[in-house]
Amino acid sequence: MRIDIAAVGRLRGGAESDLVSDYLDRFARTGRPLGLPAVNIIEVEDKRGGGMAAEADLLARAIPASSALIVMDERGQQPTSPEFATRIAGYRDQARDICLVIGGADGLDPSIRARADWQISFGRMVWPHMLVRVMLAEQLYRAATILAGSPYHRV
Ligand SMILES: C[S@@+](CC[C@H](N)C(=O)[O-])C[C@H]1O[C@@H](n2cnc3c(N)ncnc32)[C@H](O)[C@@H]1O
Repeated sequence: MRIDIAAVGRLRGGAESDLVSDYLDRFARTGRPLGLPAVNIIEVEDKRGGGMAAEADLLARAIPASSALIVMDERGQQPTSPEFATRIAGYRDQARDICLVIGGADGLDPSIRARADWQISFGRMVWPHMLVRVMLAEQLYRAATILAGSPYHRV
């Protein structure tokens, strides 16, 4: 199994970058005994001002063809953390690769959203894409702790 986060924009250090690294390190440590691989981050950036269409083109080339496509979008489903964990475990059990996609400031092109196997929302409010990266890294770590039966997720 392979887990990628494909994101528009580059995190060049700073608070969000530190948090993403910390949660993904924790995910790697907790997930390893569960058969979950470390998360690979793929960043794409369009420097020519081509907007969502150009970003969609870059994302389409970066997303591994065989991966289940999980798109982060405020219009998506709102799973609980245990439901998210169960779904991640299901992909692992099917030996299915997954790619979680986060859009840029303008959002994700409809062509990417249309291809998604699952669209996940962190609520109907719009969050900055760098914070969504932090929140997604935390939810992956939380999912690993739920699957491991550790007390981090207390509800
Ligand atoms: C600043 S938002 C873009 C908002 C844009 N107006 C739109 O219509 O998508 C950047 C990215 O962060 C993610 N995002 C923002 N808010 C989100 C939420 N509530 N749930 C899930 N993902 C979110 C999405 O991947 C989005 O493409």
